[in-house]
Amino acid sequence: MHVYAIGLRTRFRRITVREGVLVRGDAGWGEFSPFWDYDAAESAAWWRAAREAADLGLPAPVRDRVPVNVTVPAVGPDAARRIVLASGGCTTAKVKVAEPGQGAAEEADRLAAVREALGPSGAIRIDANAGWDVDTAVERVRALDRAARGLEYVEQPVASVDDLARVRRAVSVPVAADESIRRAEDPMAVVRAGAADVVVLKVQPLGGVRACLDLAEQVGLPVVVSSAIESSVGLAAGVALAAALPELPYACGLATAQLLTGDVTAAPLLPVDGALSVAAARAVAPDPERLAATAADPATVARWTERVAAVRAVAA
Ligand SMILES: O=C(O)CCC(=O)C1=CC=C[C@@H](O)[C@@H]1C(=O)O
Ligand SMILES: [Mg+2]
Repeated sequence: MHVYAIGLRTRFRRITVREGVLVRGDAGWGEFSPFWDYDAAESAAWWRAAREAADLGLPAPVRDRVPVNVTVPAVGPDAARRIVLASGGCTTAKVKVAEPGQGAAEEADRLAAVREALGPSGAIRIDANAGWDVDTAVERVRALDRAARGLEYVEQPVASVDDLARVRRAVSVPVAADESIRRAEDPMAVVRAGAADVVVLKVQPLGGVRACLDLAEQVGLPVVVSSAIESSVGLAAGVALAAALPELPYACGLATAQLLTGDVTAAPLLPVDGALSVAAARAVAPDPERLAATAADPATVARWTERVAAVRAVAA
């Protein structure tokens, strides 16, 4: 077991350092990196995902490349433009909105800058991480749709499934469900309520690639596979899911290696011509030099060792 700590280029989800554990099994490497706001019970799914990759390996692909979006954190317009232009050819951008302390004008400026950098044919989606109430969401989605000159969809504008359905009825922009799937007791509630046009699936919080393939089949809506801001080992499992889905109509949120200042491999999973190579993902393996360079300090290692023990106790 290896504990890594890697800096983020920009604060994301209120964190500046990403930490996690890599485990090795007969089939390869797996990643366990729940954010610290996931308790032991919630983290059990993340552990199953790590063990799946390490012990069973990942299912066979049906495609050889996975188109990805560039992820634009809640930064100013100049930084947003730079991030899009340095994205490795991504023609879809996902822009964070509803950042505490920021207002409508900052969001509109960010969206306008992203549109300028992407050009008229690019696709722009926004993610509010449940940061709005229904009225604010309806107002902001309409305004940002104008600022962006067209939004592909809005991800998790509000927290509850009922509110998501309300927003979906009120705006013409399609709605994607993320937290309502990944942190829900019953992911099918979104479908029953007609609350989303698209679902975002993340391998670790949903318990592995096979669990996500089953869920995708049950849900029956278009799927966007997204990362949990992982090292390339975790990203590789996301690519395996995206590569195994029968249909993949949207770009996936798996270009997040570019948000980190380092990686556990000398060949990080970065987009070329706006897509990740499935063969490259299947070949990801940490190398000793990068493992040493990203190794967490002893106190962090101790915290993760304790956490893994607690999660294994729950998972058993
Ligand atoms: O989808 C992407 O472009 C990147 C991944 C991403 O945005 C996220 C990863 C992990 C935690 C989340 O706060 C965030 C999300 O909400 O989708
Ligand atoms: Mg999201």
